[in-house]
Amino acid sequence: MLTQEEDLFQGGDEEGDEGLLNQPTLVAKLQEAGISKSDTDKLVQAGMHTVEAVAFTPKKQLLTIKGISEAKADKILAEACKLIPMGFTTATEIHARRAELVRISTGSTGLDTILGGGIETGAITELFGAFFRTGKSQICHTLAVTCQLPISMGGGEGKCLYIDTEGTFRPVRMLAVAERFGLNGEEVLDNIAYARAYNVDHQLQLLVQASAMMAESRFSLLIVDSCTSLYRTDFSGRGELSARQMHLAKFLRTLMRLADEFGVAVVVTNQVVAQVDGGQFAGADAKKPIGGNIMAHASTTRLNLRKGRGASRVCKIVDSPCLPEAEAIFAINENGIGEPEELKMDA
Ligand SMILES: Nc1ncnc2c1ncn2[C@@H]1O[C@H](COP(=O)(O)OP(=O)(O)OP(=O)(O)O)[C@@H](O)[C@H]1O
Repeated sequence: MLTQEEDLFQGGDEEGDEGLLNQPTLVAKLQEAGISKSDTDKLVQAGMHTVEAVAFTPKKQLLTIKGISEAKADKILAEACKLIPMGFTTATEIHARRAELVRISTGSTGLDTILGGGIETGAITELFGAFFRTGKSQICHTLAVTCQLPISMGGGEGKCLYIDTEGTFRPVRMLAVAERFGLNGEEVLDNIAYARAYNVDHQLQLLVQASAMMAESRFSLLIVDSCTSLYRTDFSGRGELSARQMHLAKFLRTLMRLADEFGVAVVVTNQVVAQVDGGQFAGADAKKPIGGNIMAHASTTRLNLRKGRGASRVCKIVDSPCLPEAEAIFAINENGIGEPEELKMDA
């Protein structure tokens, strides 16, 4: 059995993989640059736990914090920007960084292959399907375990944060996946922070807590299953469409920020609904994922899931900045996402 070091997720001191893991800088670091403790405390209270968070924040937002004057905001931003590189760099540098990007295995070789190795860290991946039971939640359950594996085994060497809006979280499924990978089931469950979200404001508020937790120890994955279901229930009709989209945009912006700040992979699930106007034109796609353009733009990679032959499922990449529109067949097995029987027999 693989033993996990107690402090595996506590920092980036381990040699070798240091460059691969994105280690955020805690906001207290700004004190070394002459920012007072009382001011860094104010930043933390405002939800900014890392220097990255401060550097990414527009000045006008800093000015909304009680006790932060214009002069202080300028100094804080100037010092934060000295610590966090935010200017131009070369394509060579970006190319080298992307070659080292950590990807988290889905448990299925076929799926990992079309994804270029697995779910990308530092980005948002959306799983959606037009039918029920296509495996969205099951993929999330498997990833919550594989993200804890060492990088050399297709993991992200970090904990998982799981936000559940539909009450479908089942730790027993994770125990089965842990056993498959030779991990200690109890430790695996201890490394999954779970919260049930009850409304859209609560769902957004949980991300503030998530940010504080990610500043404390190393997380490699954040799951929101489902990202949009509460938006369907908390907003109704066309009259509320604009308010719904604005709230969803804020939620997705915060997710993107966490992905950038902490280098975590963000996985969100989504449903597909009939479009009100979808059937009007011949050939129009009458069913679309919820969230419209806002969801489409926020997700770096979009994966469409459907049922295949027998118990198998098919995943199609429908939108990605650099992956082709490929398809892979996978199965939902007792021990998580894996290969379908027919493919195992062919091998
Ligand atoms: N222990 C298990 N072994 C094998 N298959 C399982 C197991 N548990 C659940 N499944 C299968 O997983 C499927 C459900 O997948 P999942 O819950 O991920 O779907 P979903 O896409 O999230 O669905 P929905 O949109 O309805 O929420 C079911 O077909 C079920 O048979």
